[in-house]
Amino acid sequence: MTQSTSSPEPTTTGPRAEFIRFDEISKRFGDNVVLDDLSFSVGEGQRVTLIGPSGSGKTTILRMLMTLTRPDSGTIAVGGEYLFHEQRDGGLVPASEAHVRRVRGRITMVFQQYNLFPNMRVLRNVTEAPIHVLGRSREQAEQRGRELLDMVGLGEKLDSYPSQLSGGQQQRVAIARALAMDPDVLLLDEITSALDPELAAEVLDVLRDVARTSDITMLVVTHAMKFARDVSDKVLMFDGGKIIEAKAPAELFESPEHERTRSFLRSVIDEA
Ligand SMILES: Nc1ncnc2c1ncn2[C@@H]1O[C@H](COP(=O)(O)OP(=O)(O)OP(=O)(O)O)[C@@H](O)[C@H]1O
Repeated sequence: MTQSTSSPEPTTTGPRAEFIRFDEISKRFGDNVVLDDLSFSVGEGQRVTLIGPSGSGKTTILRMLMTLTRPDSGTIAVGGEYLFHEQRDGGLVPASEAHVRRVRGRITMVFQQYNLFPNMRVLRNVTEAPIHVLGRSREQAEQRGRELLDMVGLGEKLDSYPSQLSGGQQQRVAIARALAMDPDVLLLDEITSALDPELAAEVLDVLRDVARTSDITMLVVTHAMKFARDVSDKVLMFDGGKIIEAKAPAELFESPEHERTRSFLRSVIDEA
């Protein structure tokens, strides 16, 4: 990422009820306007599901929190600290590199394609980053790694290589690996889309447990509507660069306001 010498210092932006804030965020790729002056917030510990048709910008939102994609304009803050900040003259500057690294260190993401290290055994996949990024001792990291792998039902697979596991098992390792970083924010991007329904259900059950037993703030992009209904505090419906509905799941699923939401919900085949 390009850094600016005029980066703002960490700034308090409001109460924890707005733990994550997107303010007037716009993003286009060429002529394709993906996000159009979009604002929303997520409270600390809230579980928020992003739904909407393909290409409506859901992944782009998660990638912005990972600082993998930069907005064209607007402000993003996490825990009262800026990731991107729009100055009064309209120029967008990221906060200082050290600041961004600190905020980013509180966020982890699980992707559709697991992205495990193929040449490392399961336990090492989970302990590698805590040791090398967080500076944990090998003993500490392995103890926590074992606990997490037990939690995701893979306590017997510590010495396996990823290729020896099913897709659902690999995704559960990826979840354990993300949790091993002790994140404040967990981002999940269509993590069951590549799995058969039975394996997807196992992964979603693990996430239900995570949601029930932790206070991690979660942003979830999924087409698994039953799961969204079970775990979400709020569902955001994306369409045409905007959030067209933002409601508690029961309300959104039972009485969607917009025809676009109704037709989207009709088009989704539920997984689990
Ligand atoms: N690096 C890029 N370069 C050009 N276009 C991009 C890039 N990244 C995303 N896009 C486009 O931005 C739009 C939004 O993509 P995004 O992945 O955020 O949508 P989505 O809602 O997550 O869709 P899906 O459900 O299909 O994953 C799409 O039209 C996509 O092709």
